[in-house]
Amino acid sequence: MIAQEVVQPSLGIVEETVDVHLQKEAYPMQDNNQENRHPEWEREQAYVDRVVQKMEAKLIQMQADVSLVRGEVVDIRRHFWDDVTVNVSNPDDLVETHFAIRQQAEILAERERRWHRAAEAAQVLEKQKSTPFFARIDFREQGEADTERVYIGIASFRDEETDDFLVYDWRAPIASVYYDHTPGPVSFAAPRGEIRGEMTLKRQFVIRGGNIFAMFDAGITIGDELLMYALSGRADAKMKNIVATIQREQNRVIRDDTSPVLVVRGAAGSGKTSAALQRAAYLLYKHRGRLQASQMLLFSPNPLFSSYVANVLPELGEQSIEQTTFYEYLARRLQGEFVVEDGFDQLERLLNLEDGTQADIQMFSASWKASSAFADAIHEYVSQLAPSGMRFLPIRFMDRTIMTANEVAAIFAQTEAHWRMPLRIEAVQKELLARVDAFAQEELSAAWVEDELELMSDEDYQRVHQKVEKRRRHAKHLFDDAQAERNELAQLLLNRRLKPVRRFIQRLAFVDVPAIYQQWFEQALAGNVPTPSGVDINLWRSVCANTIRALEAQRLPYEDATPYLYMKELLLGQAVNTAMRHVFIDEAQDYSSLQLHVIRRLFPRSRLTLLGDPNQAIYAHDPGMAVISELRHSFPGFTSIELTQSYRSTAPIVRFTRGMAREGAAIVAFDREGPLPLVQQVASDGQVQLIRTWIGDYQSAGYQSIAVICRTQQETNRLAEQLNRAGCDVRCMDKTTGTFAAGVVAVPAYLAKGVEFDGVIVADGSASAYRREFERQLFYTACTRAMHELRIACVGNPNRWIAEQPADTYARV
Ligand SMILES: Nc1ncnc2c1ncn2[C@@H]1O[C@H](COP(=O)(O)OP(=O)(O)OP(=O)(O)O)[C@@H](O)[C@H]1O
Repeated sequence: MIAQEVVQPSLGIVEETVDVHLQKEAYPMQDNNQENRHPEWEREQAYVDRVVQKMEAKLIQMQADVSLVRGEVVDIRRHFWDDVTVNVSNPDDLVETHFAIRQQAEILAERERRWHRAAEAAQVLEKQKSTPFFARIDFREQGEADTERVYIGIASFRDEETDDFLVYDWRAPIASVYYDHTPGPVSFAAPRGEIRGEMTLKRQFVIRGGNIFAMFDAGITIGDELLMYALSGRADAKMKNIVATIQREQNRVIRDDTSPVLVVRGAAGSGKTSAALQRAAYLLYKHRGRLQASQMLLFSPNPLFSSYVANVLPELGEQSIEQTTFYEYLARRLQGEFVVEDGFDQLERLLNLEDGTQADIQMFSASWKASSAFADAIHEYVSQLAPSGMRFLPIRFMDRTIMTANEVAAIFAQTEAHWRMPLRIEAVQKELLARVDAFAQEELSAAWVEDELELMSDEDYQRVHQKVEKRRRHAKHLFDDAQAERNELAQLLLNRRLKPVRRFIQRLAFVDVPAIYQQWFEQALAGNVPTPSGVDINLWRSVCANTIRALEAQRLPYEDATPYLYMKELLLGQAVNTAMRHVFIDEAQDYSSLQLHVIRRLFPRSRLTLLGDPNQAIYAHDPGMAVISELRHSFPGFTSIELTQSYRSTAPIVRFTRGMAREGAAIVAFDREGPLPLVQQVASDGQVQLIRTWIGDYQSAGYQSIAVICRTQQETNRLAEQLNRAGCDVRCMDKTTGTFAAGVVAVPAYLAKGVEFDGVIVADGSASAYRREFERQLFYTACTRAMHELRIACVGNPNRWIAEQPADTYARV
């Protein structure tokens, strides 16, 4: 399958704009001087030309297919009703009409899907035409005489005349040789088993607009030039794919296809999110036909991040996978029961607390309620709840109580005590529904029913009349039509009126879960629950009293939402999603162990990929990921991969920030130089001016995305307003901001999670702003968002995590 070397004339493809400045910096040896060029440049360019020409031809064909299918879609839409005979005069015709419409709608949907698929495939090829491939390896299989030349790109491309692969998909088995090895003896896993051989050449290309800009041979150039090129570029409003430069450890993450739980711990900027997305693309490719994008779910930290990463998969020719946030899940499950605080409001609340008793109470509450000790306490509580501790609500119907709470409790008390709680509740539910049915029978002749029958519509009468008519035709005995119609009508009316009651019972809303949760805190306040060891009794009582107050006001603080949901599921049964096959949790360090446990239970048939960095844990509780890692023995096939190389930031930024991270010495900086981080002390009334100047410096340096990162949303709003008043054009971001844009943004550190900027300015990194341990991680997160340059303004003395850094890792003014 060696690609043929037919030289074709260039097709004069439109050139993309390329950052020439960067180009020269990155490749001083690759200017227009022919002598400096790689000796095989011409030959490779001829191959590019040939592939591009074939791609152009294919594109013409694909575009014709797209218009053909599009035409069919338009045609079906236009003549949709021509092929459907609509007849609703009797029930049989109605059913027939329904099926005819459904059939027509299915044909349309299928054609639309084909159209979208064809259009997407054409788009990918259009894009690939500009960069048909990014690498070449020459591989000789053991025992074979021929060396195969393998070009690797974002998708496979085949010569339809010869059936040869002109380009291999980066996910093809042989492509892993490129990612995992240097030239020499190599092996890779193929469907037919392990294949051994020798890689005689590993070549990388920078191709834009169908023209080779640079090419390097591993072993001849030092280091990874293509990676340097990729990392020297500017930050983007959308995350880029990294398929041309995936590193070996990242490739392990991407191609792991066996672990039920894969935990990836990695430094800031080590490519965890990138690896996760390329992994999704890899799995979709490998299991094509069996795995759909809709069976994969990514938990992301916030909507901003979701939009930031949304492009990666479509760029690789794959459908986007589902995305959600844990809060979205919580809010959906607890809808209608409470006003649920979100994680960002919790953070804002905690960050704005002055040191003192209130801060101690709220911080303890947030961290303790996320602990496994509290989860265990809830488990124990639920298992010992029955029967006296259960709380029920009465069943009410139109201002009347059909069953009192005590009557419901009495039904519960009759259920089998040794059954699991959800089974007992289900038994109560069945009994309640039966009693509602009986109640409905009794009510048939009630006076209010008689009154309301008068008010029923003509359609209702018509419906009932037809039903009775039909029944009479089949009846073998005499039939009192008038009486039958009246009964039918009354039944219809009662069913309508009782619908909310039945739904209440079906939703198991008769179990007063909020009261049961609250009861735990009431018992704790009364001293009937052991105070957590080492905790001051007054602080403990305040936590309990505050929780009771919030619940009474129907507010659920964020720290209570997961334990509450957990308890609710222990009582009422677990919601499960068995359709999902892969769940990715990015920023996994921000989840408590209970939250991770809840997700695990929710997706029992799914593999889990957890990606996180304990040093960026921004919540006031311990990162649950650490606990999961400790549980490796209880997960057969559990795999843990550590990524230590940081790619996002320049080496000086990494050298400065890694000292702030626990075990940060292990973080390896990629050898990309840049200015030293700058720390400048400033008077409080001088900060706005200083930041304004810095923004100007960054803009002059050509940075397109600049972030001013603050500790809280309050500070962000204030500073953005001051900067705008001072003449800077600053966009203020908050938790509702859904998209990224180039330019200058002001953003609280906790919302800057997972994203990056060319230049970062941290506003007020002083000791009075960042004091507590969990703020260290917030500060580290803020600083590590910078790709090329980092500056920190301090209103007062720099915080201790700056002060602890070696003096030569930053410049101080
Ligand atoms: N192999 C690679 N080739 C090119 N760029 C890479 C590679 N790995 C990572 N990067 C780049 O490094 C930056 C950081 O990557 P990513 O956001 O995936 O890291 P992360 O570990 O999720 O970061 P954080 O935890 O700080 O949010 C991105 O710009 C990404 O494109």
